[in-house]
Amino acid sequence: MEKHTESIVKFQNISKVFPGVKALDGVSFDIKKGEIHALLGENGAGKSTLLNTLHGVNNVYEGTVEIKGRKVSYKNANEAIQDGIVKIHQEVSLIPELTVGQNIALGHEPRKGMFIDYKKLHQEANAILSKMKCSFKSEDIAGTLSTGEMQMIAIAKGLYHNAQLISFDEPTASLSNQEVRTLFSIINDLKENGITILYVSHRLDEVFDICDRATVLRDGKHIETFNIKDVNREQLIKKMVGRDVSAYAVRTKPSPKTNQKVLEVEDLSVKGVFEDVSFHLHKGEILGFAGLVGSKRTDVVRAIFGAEQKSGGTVKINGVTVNIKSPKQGVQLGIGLIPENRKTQGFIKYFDNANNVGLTKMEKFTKFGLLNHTKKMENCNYYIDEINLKPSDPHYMTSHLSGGNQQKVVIAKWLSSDAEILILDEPTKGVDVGAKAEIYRVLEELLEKGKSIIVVSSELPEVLGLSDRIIVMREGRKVKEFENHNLTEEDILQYAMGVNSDVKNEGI
Ligand SMILES: Nc1ncnc2c1ncn2[C@@H]1O[C@H](COP(=O)(O)OP(=O)(O)OP(=O)(O)O)[C@@H](O)[C@H]1O
Repeated sequence: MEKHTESIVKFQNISKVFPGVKALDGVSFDIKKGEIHALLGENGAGKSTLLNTLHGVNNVYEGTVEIKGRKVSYKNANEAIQDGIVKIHQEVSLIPELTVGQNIALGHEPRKGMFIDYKKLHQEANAILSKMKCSFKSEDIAGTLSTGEMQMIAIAKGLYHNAQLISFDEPTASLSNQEVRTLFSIINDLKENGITILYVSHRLDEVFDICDRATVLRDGKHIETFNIKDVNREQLIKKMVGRDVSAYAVRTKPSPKTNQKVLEVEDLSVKGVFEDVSFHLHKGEILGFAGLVGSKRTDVVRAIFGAEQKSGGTVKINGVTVNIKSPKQGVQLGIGLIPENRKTQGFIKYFDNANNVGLTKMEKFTKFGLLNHTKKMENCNYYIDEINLKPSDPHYMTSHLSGGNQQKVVIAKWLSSDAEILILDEPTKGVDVGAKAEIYRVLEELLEKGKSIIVVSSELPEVLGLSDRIIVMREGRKVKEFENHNLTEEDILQYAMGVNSDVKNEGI
């Protein structure tokens, strides 16, 4: 039989309604056996809801799902796994104290009489790990491995259950470049072995690198399913967003950068994490922080904000030395930190959008102990428009929004604050191309209003496109500071990877 002609999954007329939102609206398309199929769309387009439908997490929906020609209605994820339909979660949850093999076989261990047959368990797990060319062994303790390696365990677990289709939801978000390369080579091997891959990502380069076909969803509707090689980047984005959007970070206005130093950091250290980091931030500029995963960029900005305790060095705000010991003090001194991990650090689960967006301003909205609701709503509505939140309802619970829209709420919360210095850690991680462009425009507006911004980002085109100056970190040290004139990704990578260094004794 010709490759890629037989369907493994057939979605027919799938609809799913949440209160006030039609998350999926009559979606029909096929996934072919042995292909790498991308599922694309803006934040809130319905991608996760469709994955949940396939994997038995969402079991109340209209329409039918067929697996290998048989209509299925899984009651839970386990039933899907028994059928070889496996999802690799963004945050892989393993039991860190157990061995890799125990995690892989968990709940399905081979037995010898009453007892678990550990010899067989490790043999079987090691056979899968070596097929995947993993450098760790079944006998290793899972908790000692890196994020990328943990993802490998999750894949191995899928293969242990004879996976025939594996879904990935933004799998590269927390991986180093090397880990991404390893993951792609494993995904390609899986495909060679006839395993089907469903791949959700906002990183379009990856989609062009590894996917065969793609399906675009927009507002819960199926827009098109096509061969990746038949479209270019601009065409793909237009299908996703429904309009022309620049996929690249670009400044559209001249920089309002001044010579006034709003933040001066000298020899800042957090013992055992990073050492002697010095830099300053001018009023009206964007200062970019680049570096590979593990370069400790996030720790530096957290220490400035008071979320990590410094062990040495000084921080000055507008020329005055400050000793920030807690995020609360950081906020009081005019710093806002939009964290990378927005789900756990960014918003209050039981609040709606209006309350979450207004969090940093509640004191301002309150007079004599009474909250001014009109002001709170005006504030929220302004930012909902500005960041194009979907659904654009201030009373919608933030925890019910799609992942990307939750991030927009957290960003809006800080944009609406009075912070003079805004620090954004991976501001567009998990955010779709349309929303990225909107966030970049908001940043420019903030500069015009006299704010100063630090952007920490793993996406080099983003750091290069946005920053006036760029600091490169490597292994807990600042290794280079660039004026951003005609810089290339290679210039930055040379320092980030340690090919070049302005610091002699680097690494701590
Ligand atoms: N549990 C829920 N309760 C209410 N609404 C929900 C729930 N889950 C999803 N939705 C809504 O369904 C729509 C589709 O969300 P979904 O998470 O499927 O989007 P997505 O394409 O995966 O987005 P992202 O790229 O941001 O992860 C959104 O409008 C979202 O707010």
